[in-house]
Parts: sequence; structure tokens; C-alpha cells
Amino acid sequence: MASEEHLKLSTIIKSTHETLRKDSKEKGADKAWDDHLKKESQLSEYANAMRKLAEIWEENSTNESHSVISRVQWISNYINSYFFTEELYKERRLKEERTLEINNLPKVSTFMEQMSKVKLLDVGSCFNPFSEFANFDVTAFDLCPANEKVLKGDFLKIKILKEAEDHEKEVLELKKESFHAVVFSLLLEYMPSSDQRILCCEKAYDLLLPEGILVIVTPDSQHVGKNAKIMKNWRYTLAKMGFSRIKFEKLTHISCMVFRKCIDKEISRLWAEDHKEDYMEYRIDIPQDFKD
Ligand SMILES: C[S@@+](CC[C@H](N)C(=O)[O-])C[C@H]1O[C@@H](n2cnc3c(N)ncnc32)[C@H](O)[C@@H]1O
Repeated sequence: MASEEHLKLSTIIKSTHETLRKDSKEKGADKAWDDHLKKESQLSEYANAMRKLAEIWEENSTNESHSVISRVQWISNYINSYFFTEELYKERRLKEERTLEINNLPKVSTFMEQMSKVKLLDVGSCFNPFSEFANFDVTAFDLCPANEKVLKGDFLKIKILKEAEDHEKEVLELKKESFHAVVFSLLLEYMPSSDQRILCCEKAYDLLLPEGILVIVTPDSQHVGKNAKIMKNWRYTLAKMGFSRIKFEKLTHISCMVFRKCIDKEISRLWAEDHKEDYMEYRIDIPQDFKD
């Protein structure tokens, strides 16, 4: 059973999202977003609520309904099996090379190099849940950091450059193709429009090395079929960008997905053409977009 404190904190989170969606309908997503960023006390209240919820979840980690542990664990387990324990990236590489060959596309000769630590960008990190993992070299940032381990920045405004300055507190720019993994854990649904979510995924694409992965966790307490069309449309949209979805798992309250940056964009684009259904569009919607 949720405690009174837990309910109070969850209400802060939900009402922030609701207000942003409502403002976005009234004045447009860009204006609503700019106005939202000016509400510093509301942003800090949200960050504190998120951090405190995580502490509550940690204290109650034996209770399976508390999903913060499971999402952080799920993400780190997958990243480890992809890069280290099972080296899943090698299997995928072979599969993609075969697709290039079958479709008479040019061969690719440079691949991601073996690494000892995964360079991980955690966008919308809030309290940097990945800082504890020794084999991750984490860059964590958020609109409103909940602690000093997190840098401040708006991913929608971040510049992606061939060379980027190092940052101490605020991130304005990041280096192109400099990360093995980008994590969006409960990030996309914070933003009120499909265009903003798409921009985030396109930026992740530019920041990842080829064969790197974008891990997306999104809240979903419905049964697996309920949001299937929305999830299939995400897969289509990301495939048009150059990502191929390599993992999907529905847990009790979240859906976890992994998208791999293909060695050649054409690979996932061919997949998108072959699997396009009539309802599919270049969009990233969430179920809340269809509520009034
Ligand atoms: C629901 S919290 C998720 C926190 C953490 N990733 C987790 O899984 O517990 C969403 C976070 O994303 C941040 N955020 C939303 N849009 C952002 C943006 N454009 N740039 C950076 N951070 C953003 C918010 O400030 C908030 O801390």
C-alpha cells in the first residue's frame, strides 16, 4: 500500500506532467516548454519529489511493485549483456552485414571498438541512478539536477558538435558519436509533443557511435496489447532514423526497449519500408496524448 508521503510525491510528478500537457494544448508545445523552464521552484519541487520517491523505493526494494530498482537493474543488465557478457553487438553486426550483402549495399569496414567501460549518457537523469555501476562512465544530466552528480541542461537545446567543450555544471554542447549508450528512462513522456520526443531521439542518434544503443523505458501499467500500436509506431519511427529495435520487454509498470544504431541507416530504413502499416507515421505519441 502506498504511504501518504508516497501519494503526495506522486501527485507532484503527475500534476507537473498534466500542467505541461494542458499548457501545450493551449499555447503550443514550444511556448509551453519555454515557460515551463522558467518555473524554477516547480522544477526543484519535481526533482526533490523524484529523488525522495527513489529513496522510498530503495528502502522497499523487496516489494516488486516498486519499479525504480527494476528499471535501473533492467537497463544495466541489458547494457552489460550487449557489450560484455554476451557481446550481443557482435551477433547484430553479423546480421546487419548479411542484410547489406543481400541488398547489394556497400560493405562497412569500421566498427565500434572494444571498450572496458561503457560511455553512457543518462538524459533526464534526475538523481544519477547509474553512478554506482563500476563499468559505466556516466554523463548524467537533467533540466533540474536533484544532486551534485548531475549536470544541468536541456536536451532539446543541446548542440551536437564535432568537438565539444568539457562541462562542469551546465551542458550546452556534446560531442557527436561519443557515447556507447544513451538512456531515456521515463524521459520522453515528460515532453508534451511528438516533435520534441522525435528531436530527442534524433539527437541520441547523432551522439551514439555506430552499434551503440538507445535504451528507452516508458511507463505502462496496461496489459501488453493495449498500447501495441503506439509501440509499433515508435519502432517504425526509430527505424526511419537509423535505429533497429533489438529488445522489447513489458514489465508490470513499464515497457523497456533497446534500439541499436545500425552500421548503415539503410538497414533499418529497409525494415521500416517492409513493415509499414497504414496507420504508421513519423511520430512518437504516448497514450496520454489521446486523453483530453
Ligand atoms: C520522470 S523523471 C525520470 C528520472 C530518472 N531518469 C528515472 O528513471 O527515475 C524525468 C526527468 O527528465 C528530466 N527532463 C525532462 N525533459 C528534459 C530535457 N529536455 N532535458 C533534460 N532533462 C529533461 C526531468 O527534469 C526529470 O528529472
